[in-house]
Amino acid sequence: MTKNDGDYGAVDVANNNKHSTNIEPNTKSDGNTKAIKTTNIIRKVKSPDSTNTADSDSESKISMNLNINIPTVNSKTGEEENENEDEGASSLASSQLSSLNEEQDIYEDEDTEDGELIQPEHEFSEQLELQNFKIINKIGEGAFSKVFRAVPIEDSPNAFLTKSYKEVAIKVIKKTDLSSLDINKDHLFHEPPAKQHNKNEKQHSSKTSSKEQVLKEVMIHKAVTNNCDNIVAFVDFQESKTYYYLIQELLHGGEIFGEIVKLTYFSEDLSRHVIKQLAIAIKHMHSLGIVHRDIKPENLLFEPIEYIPSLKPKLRKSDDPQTKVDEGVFTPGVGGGGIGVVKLADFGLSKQIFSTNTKTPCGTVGYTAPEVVKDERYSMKVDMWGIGCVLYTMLCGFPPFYDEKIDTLTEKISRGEYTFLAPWWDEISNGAKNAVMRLLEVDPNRRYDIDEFLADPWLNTFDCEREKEKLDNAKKQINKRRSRRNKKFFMERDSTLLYSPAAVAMRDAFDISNAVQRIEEDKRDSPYILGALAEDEEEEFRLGSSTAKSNKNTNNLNGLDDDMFQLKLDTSTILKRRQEKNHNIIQNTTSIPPIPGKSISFIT
Ligand SMILES: Nc1ncnc2c1ncn2[C@@H]1O[C@H](COP(=O)(O)OP(=O)(O)OP(=O)(O)O)[C@@H](O)[C@H]1O
Repeated sequence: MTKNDGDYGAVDVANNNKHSTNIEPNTKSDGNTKAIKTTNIIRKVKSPDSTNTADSDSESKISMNLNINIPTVNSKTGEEENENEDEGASSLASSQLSSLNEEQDIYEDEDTEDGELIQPEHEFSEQLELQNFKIINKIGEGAFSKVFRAVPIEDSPNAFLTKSYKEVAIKVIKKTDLSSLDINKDHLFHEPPAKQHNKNEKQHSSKTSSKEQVLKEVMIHKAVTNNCDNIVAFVDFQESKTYYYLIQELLHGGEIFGEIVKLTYFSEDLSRHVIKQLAIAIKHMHSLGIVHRDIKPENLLFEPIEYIPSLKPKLRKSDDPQTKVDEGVFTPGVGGGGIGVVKLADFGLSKQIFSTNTKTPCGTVGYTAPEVVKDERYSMKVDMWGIGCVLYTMLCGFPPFYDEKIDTLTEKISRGEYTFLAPWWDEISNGAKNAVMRLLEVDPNRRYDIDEFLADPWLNTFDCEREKEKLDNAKKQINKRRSRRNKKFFMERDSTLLYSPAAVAMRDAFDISNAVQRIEEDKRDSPYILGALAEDEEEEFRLGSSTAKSNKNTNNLNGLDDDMFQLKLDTSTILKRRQEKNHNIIQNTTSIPPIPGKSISFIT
C-alpha cells in the first residue's frame, strides 16, 4: 500500500542503481540464486550494520508511527506465559475468529477511555474542507494520497455515521495531484504513452479518468464492507473543492509487511493466523463477484495485541541468533507476534467480475462473442496467486519470485519458477509447502480457488480439545488485561527497517508479481485484445453512460446506488474507445506503472 518513491530511497531493481549495491552480488545463474539473494536481502534488514537509506525527512513520512497512540496493557505473569508456551500445531478455526473481534472491541473501548491525543498535531490544510471529522495526525502515505488519523466531531450533522467509530483513518486525495497523473494503474499497464491529444483534451480526460478510479474504489469498498470482519470497514466518502476524502475504520497496528520485516519470517501458527483471515476476506469478496487484484503484505493491516515474549525462543537452523527477533507466544484465537485481527485494505485495483444479481459477467455487452466473455473463475484466481505469494513470504521471509532484472523476474513469475530453498524451508512442514504449491500453480484451472484453500488440511490443522482449552484461557487473559491497562506492552517498531533496500525490493517483487498476474489474466481473457477494454466498459456501465442507464439494474454494484456520487461520464462511446484501444495496443508494448521511478517494459 505504501508508496515506494524516491523519498523512501527506493531500490531501482530494473536499473540496478546505487542502493542495490547493498545486496550481495549474484554469482550464480541457476534457479536457486534468487532465493539466496533474497534471503540475504532480508537478513540485511535485520543485520546491525545494515544501512538505512531513508533520509530523515522521509522517515517523517512513514506509515508505521501509529504505535505512539495505541492502547496499552499490562504484561503477563510467568504462569500465564507457561500456559501459552505449550505451543504445537495450533491454528484458528473459523468460529474462533469471532473471539479476535471481541479482542478488537476491547481495544476500541480502551482508545476512547484513555482519550489520548485528541488535539491535532498541527493545522492541516486538508482539514479546511473536511466535514464531521477532526484530523489528528498523519499516519501513512500512498502514491496518490495521504492517510490521517481523525476523530468524529461530536454533534456534527452526520454523527450517526460514525457512532461505531471512535477514530477513523482518512485517505485524502488531492484533486490537482490526479489531474496530471492517471491513477488507473491498469490503464497505464495496458496503455501505451498517451496519444497526441491537445493539452486541454488530455488534461480533461486524465481528470475524468482519475475521478472514475477514485469513485470506483469507493463503490467497491462500500460494496464489500458489510458482513466481513476481515475487511477494513468503509465509513464515509466526501468530495470537496480540493480533495476526495475516503473515510474508513482505523487499524492501529499498521501493515503486516512491517511485521515480516521485523520478525524476518512468521512461525507456521502465525502465518496460518494471518492467511486464514485474509482468506476469509477474499471469500467474502469473491462471493460478491469482486476480485481484489492487489493482495500483498502492505495491504494487510492489523490490530495489535499484547506481545508475550517466549521463555525459550525457538530458532530455525537458518536463523542468525544475533539478529532474529523473538516472535513471542502464539495464543490460539488471539494471535501472536503482536498481531491480532487482520484486515484487508486498498480496493484501488479491485474489480467487479460478475453481478450477484444476475451472475452475468460485468463489462460484457450484447454483441460480445462468447469466447471473449470473461471467465470469472480465472479472474478470481489472481487473488489466489497473491495469497500464495503472501503465505510463502510469511513462512520464510523472502518472496517466491525475485530477480534484480525485471525481465528475468517477469519470466520467472510467468513460468511459476520458485523453490523451497534449503536451509530456509527445511523446517517448514510439508502441509504448508503443499498449500503454497496449490496456490502458486501457474495453470489457473489447477490453482486452488478460495473454497479449496479454506478447506486445505494445513490451514485447518488444530486439535479441537487443546484449542478450546487454550481459547478459554486466552479469553480469561483478555478479561484480566481489561483492568490492567496503561502499561506499555506492545512490541517496539523500528520503522527505519521499512525503507531499507531489502524491504523496498520485497515490495517491488510483490507489485511486479501482482502486475504480471493481472496481465496474464487479461491475456487469457482477451485473445482478441478486446479484454483490455473490459474495465472501461464496466465503469461506463456502472457510472452512468447512456448504455449504462439502460443496463442499470443488472450491472450496478451490489447494494449501491448508481447515482450515489452524481458522476456522469463525458467520454466517447464504447465502440470508439474499443477502436482506439485496438489501435494503441497493436502499435505499442505495455509498460509497468506501479513502481514510481522505474522504467520497465513488457513485450506483449
Ligand atoms: N484504515 C487504515 N488504518 C490504518 N492505517 C492505514 C489505513 N489505511 C491506510 N493506512 C496507512 O496508510 C498507508 C497508505 O494507504 P493506502 O495504501 O490506502 O494508500 P494508497 O494511495 O492506496 O497507496 P498505493 O496506491 O500507493 O498502494 C498504508 O500503507 C497504511 O500504512
